[in-house]
Amino acid sequence: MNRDTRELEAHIQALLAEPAPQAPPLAQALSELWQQYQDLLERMERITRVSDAYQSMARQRELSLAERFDKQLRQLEKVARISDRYQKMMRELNLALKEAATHDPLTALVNRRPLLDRLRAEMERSDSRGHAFCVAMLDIDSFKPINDSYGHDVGDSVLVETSRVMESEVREYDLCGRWGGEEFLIILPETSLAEAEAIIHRVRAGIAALRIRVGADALSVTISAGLAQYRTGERYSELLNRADAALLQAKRAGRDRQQSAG
Ligand SMILES: Nc1nc2c(ncn2[C@@H]2O[C@H](COP(=O)(O)OP(=O)(O)OP(=O)(O)O)[C@@H](O)[C@H]2O)c(=O)[nH]1
Repeated sequence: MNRDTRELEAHIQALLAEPAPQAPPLAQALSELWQQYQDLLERMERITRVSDAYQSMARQRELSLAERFDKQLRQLEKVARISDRYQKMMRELNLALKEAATHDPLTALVNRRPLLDRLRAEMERSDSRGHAFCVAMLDIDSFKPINDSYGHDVGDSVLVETSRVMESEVREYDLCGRWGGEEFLIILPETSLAEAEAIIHRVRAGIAALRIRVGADALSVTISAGLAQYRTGERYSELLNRADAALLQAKRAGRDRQQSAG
């Protein structure tokens, strides 16, 4: 039965070529050929099925790889978004911390730290270039009675309004800060004592003109100030002590005035 197909075909051709073909041998050969074609067909169908299954498996694999890749990409994007938000939050937190460390929360003026940094910088600049520069210590007069009569909140408003005027009356390159309580320090770079006296006079006049409304009343305050010009080589504490001593003199002389250190 298992004759080679070519051999079988040749045999059939030979049988057909005979003038009177013998029916039984031809039928036998044709049946064998038919069986071989059937086997071949079945094998080919099997191969096709296997190939289809393999292709479908490969497609599935590609699909699941693409899906996994997409999922990981989405997860990465999510992580990147969270990290961006976290970094933004940290930046904002840092700014808030820096603001809190360098500014007075009530008046928004700088506090002692930046004032001292600037003072040291101006002292160095003055030592190396020989510029004159001055500081002024200012203190609201009789502030305690304001707190006692009108309450702490009104006292706070007085501090806020006073600092606002102070800032608006000094020059752009002067630095005005809250030294503590109702005391303020103004640093006046590249300024002679005579120039500083005129500026502080203007600041005090601005504050004296201020009217702070408390119900039906209009509150006004005055300022005493002590000024000192930097002496080459002195320590910042000496400079501040001289300004403070001048302020004390102004207070003792009756307040609402300014005094320059000799
Ligand atoms: N409302 C308020 N009061 C403050 C603040 N810081 C300090 N004070 C008050 O400021 C007052 C300062 O009083 P004193 O040092 O006796 O000075 P003063 O009454 O202004 O008298 P002179 O300075 O001598 O003119 C105190 O009552 C403090 O409680 C603040 O942030 N807000």
